[in-house]
Amino acid sequence: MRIEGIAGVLLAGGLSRRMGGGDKSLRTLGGRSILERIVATARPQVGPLVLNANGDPARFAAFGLPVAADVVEGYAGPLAGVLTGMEWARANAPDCRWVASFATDAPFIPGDLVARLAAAVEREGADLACARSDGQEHPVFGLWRVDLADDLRRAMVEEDMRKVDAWTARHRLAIADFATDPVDPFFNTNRPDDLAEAERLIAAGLVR
Ligand SMILES: Nc1nc2c(ncn2[C@@H]2O[C@H](COP(=O)(O)OP(=O)(O)OP(=O)(O)O)[C@@H](O)[C@H]2O)c(=O)[nH]1
Repeated sequence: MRIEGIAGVLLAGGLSRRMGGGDKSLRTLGGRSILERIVATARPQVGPLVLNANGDPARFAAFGLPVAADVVEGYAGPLAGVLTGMEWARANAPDCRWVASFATDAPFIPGDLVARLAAAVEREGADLACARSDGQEHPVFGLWRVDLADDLRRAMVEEDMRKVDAWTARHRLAIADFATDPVDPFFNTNRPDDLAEAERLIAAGLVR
């Protein structure tokens, strides 16, 4: 699978309640925002890249990325962001048959994430792939077929589907396993304590 055939969607549409509100992706970590870190790692891995966020897009202007609000209303969770990415790719990146999703609260994601998701899909002839570390699946870091957008929209609108797992359970899912030594690359910052832990990992030289 060629990189030009894969669009990317950065999921930043959540409410960050556990972080105390605002955008947790814009919190500073080691001198730059978490989102800046993720854009730097994600950017080279995909073709066209869109930021999925709700509310005033001006707060993300510095990134110079297109911003797409959730296409289903009511903060329907990360699955709404995946659907938004699929529909954005279909409208704006017609050469992309796949879209890779990145949650924007994991500052240390792997540089070979998309390549390994794509390899897993090809190896297993799957409809989608997601990352796994330490036995735990991370469907917010996934690779999704754009041509399933209408099916996903139907499931969200008509069946009120909200859980990413409910969608992955319906399809042939391939898994890409990632090592957690010295740090789980999908370590995510949900709470202020997680941010403090991430600062500690950087200060200890375990991650950059
Ligand atoms: N597009 C979109 N993305 C979401 C939504 N809810 C969560 N996300 C994203 O999914 C990823 C994981 O989010 P969570 O930590 O589960 O949710 P959150 O709303 O950001 O945080 P909490 O309110 O503390 O649960 C993050 O990148 C969020 O921005 C949503 O309703 N729409």
